[in-house]
Amino acid sequence: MTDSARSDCSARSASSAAATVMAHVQTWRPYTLWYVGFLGLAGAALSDGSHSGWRLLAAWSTPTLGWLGGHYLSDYFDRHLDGIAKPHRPIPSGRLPASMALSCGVLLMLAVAVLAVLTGWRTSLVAVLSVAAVLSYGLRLKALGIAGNLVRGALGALALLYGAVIVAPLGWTLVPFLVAFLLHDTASNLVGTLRDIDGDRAGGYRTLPVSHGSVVGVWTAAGLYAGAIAAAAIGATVGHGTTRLWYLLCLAGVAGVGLMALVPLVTQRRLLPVRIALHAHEVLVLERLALAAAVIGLRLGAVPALALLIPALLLTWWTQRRLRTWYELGTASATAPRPKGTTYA
Ligand SMILES: CC(C)=CCC/C(C)=C/CC/C(C)=C/COP(=O)(O)OP(=O)(O)O
Repeated sequence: MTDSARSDCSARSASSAAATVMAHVQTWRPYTLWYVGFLGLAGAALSDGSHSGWRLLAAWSTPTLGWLGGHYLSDYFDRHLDGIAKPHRPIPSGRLPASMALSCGVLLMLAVAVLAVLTGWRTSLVAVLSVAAVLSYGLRLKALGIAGNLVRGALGALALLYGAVIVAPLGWTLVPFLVAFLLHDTASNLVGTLRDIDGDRAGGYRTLPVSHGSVVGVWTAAGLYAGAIAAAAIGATVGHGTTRLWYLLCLAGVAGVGLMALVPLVTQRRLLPVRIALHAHEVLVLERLALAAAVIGLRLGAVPALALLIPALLLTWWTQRRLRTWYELGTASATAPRPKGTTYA
């Protein structure tokens, strides 16, 4: 082999290795990755017990591994739908073999199982429920309207519960927060389906907006969101003094940002442009980090909560800008209006 053929060959293998790494990073969705670990930490913070470093590490890392595994499996289950609606994604574009996505998903779920067993029977039980929820969401319920949104919402509550039971057995103080994150994540997941109406319909998915229209989808998401904020406000009763003040101020800010996401959806609910729906979800992805950090701060103080929140917000904002629009919409213009005369009401 000549020198130039050899250098061509090594340049090609370096670029194919970079493409493989990129395909994995895209599958991880770095812009939504941090939230679930925050939920585990929030659960741990809410429990009365020892907040030792290793417990907090386990409360953060196990749900995060479950989240990564859930996305590999979800993309594996969705590979045929994505082949129609999002052919640029790693599996349908051939950059990530489907068998590799399945293996990574299974391995990450095994890692969740090992960590859960090591931390006790309560965490094992929550992990079993979580894996069952990920599988039922990805295999069936995601395509079946509000049931899928509710299971995704339940996964948020399970991540909180997982962190809580690492520290101590269940306490009643957790209840308003479980309800808040169940409703919140159901709402944000439903907003996610508002940006995918055409693709979901083409793939035969009967999401709530596909079956009942965007107007019903928008109002249902807004109602669930209002319920989430109300439940989170009730949760303020578990705090005291300055941490309660921190929490209530954060919650007011979170609700304001939530309104910024939802108002454009409400005003344009009949002829909902894809870009507006995607933007609403992008805002909620930032907002939910602040909601989880508010809960962490309610029990552990504002300083650790801000030390986690600020880098996570910056990373989320940056990765959303760099990766998200392309990942969700491909090369199609994100600003394209719906075809003339099409409404989803
Ligand atoms: C051990 C333990 C508690 C694990 C739980 C991990 C967890 C919450 C996994 C969910 C993964 C998943 C497929 C999310 C889909 O969200 P999406 O991409 O549809 O978007 P969304 O975030 O807006 O709903």
